[in-house]
Amino acid sequence: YHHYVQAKSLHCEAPPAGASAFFGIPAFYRLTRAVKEKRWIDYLCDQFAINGNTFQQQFLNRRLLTTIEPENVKAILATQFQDFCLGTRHEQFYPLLGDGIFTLDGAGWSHARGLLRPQFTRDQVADLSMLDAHINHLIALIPKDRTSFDIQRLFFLLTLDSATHFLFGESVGCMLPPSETTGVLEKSAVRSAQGFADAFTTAQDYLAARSRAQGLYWLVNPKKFREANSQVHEVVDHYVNVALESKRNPDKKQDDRYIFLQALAADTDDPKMLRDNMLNILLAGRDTTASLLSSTFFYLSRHPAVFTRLRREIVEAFGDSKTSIEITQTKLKDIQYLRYVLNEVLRLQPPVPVNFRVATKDTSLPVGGGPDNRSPVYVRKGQMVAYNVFAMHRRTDLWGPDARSFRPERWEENAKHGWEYLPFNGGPRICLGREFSTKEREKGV
Ligand code: HEM
Repeated sequence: YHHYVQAKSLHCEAPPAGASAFFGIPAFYRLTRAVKEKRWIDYLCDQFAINGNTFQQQFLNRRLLTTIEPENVKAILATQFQDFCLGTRHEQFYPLLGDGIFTLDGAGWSHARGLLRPQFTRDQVADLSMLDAHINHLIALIPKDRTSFDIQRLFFLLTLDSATHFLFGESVGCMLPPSETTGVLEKSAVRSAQGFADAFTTAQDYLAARSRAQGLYWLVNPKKFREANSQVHEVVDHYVNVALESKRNPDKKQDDRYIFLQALAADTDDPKMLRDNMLNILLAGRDTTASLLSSTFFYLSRHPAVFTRLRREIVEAFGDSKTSIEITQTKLKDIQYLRYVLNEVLRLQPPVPVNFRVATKDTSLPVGGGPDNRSPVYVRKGQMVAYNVFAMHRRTDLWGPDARSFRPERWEENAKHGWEYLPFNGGPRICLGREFSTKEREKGV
């Protein structure tokens, strides 16, 4: 009755109902099967075709509201930011990520964001030369005899090498032959750079499984997951100790180049805070960038006209392998077509396709209820609200009849987009690495 009265006073009407039979157990089973068959994103998109742009369903022990309405997404992430939190993300991700920017809410998150933000606005972040060696290692791994190879695997190695270089001041070197990698890893439980990459991937796979299990996340805690977490921690702790040591003995510091972790250690002596935030950034930045690079090459290989135009514009700006001109941030920004291509890839394959928040109080979202789906919908405290950026980016009413086609030229015709385009999230929790990742992928291309 309390919720009925609240909903009335907020002028809310019921949204369409999605599959909720038997406490949503069949719906959970169907999603799990789609995950196994690697078609879960299509499965989720089909649900919008069946139920509409905003719908509610019972999903295991949760009432779940799902939306692809830009107005609702804007409310969740910005205008009603205080009404929503990350829910159980902290508990689900804690074993690997601890208390960091990506897992915290409230005062803890504000503190972490305040601590990390200045590092992303520094000039050093614009230093593209750091990427040179890693790109060369990647090119060396590409077979030259025209045999086929998996470029996505190489991009995941590239982004691990470049992210660890940027964060720790030393790359783990997973693209190098084992004899050339850092001695640190040989002495650790992971034994090698590839071992570190594998442990990090295993730990992340379990985080995804815990996230899907929602409130029952604690059931997903096998020995393999616990071992992977401690292997990753051991390596990161080594770099944290080096940073704290060099803070205590500044005279022994070997060079003056900028290192993210050392700059952060200037503001805190807490080793756990440093480890947690380093891992939070590694997780936030590594897969997303590798995903974007992989998708970009996927589309370029299928759209030769786009590839030819893009290559021409890049060669005009920077020369080819014989006449190379230094690649700078400012010159990169001038290549408009490169931006259109990347925007279009991020539209069709956003690296974070689905996300959710949980209501911190009884509240409402602007649209989705009533017969025309234009009335506000009521959201109870504790209720989960999922938003699907992948499906929103493919809505024909927002993007035109060719919404599912790869056509970078659409950005030439209309470069301005609001909340219907959200690869980096929006509002106070907008991606901190947006600038950094843009440069990395441009350099990669
Ligand atoms: C194409 C590349 C990238 C994409 C598409 C992307 C996308 C996103 C998205 C959607 C979020 C919001 C997650 C949420 O709130 O639930 C996010 C947050 C974040 N991203 Fe990125 N990201 C990218 C690259 C990076 C890189 C390279 C870094 C760091 C070097 C980074 C650091 C972060 C951090 C620290 C957050 C958490 C912000 C906060 O909660 O306050 N990201 N990113």
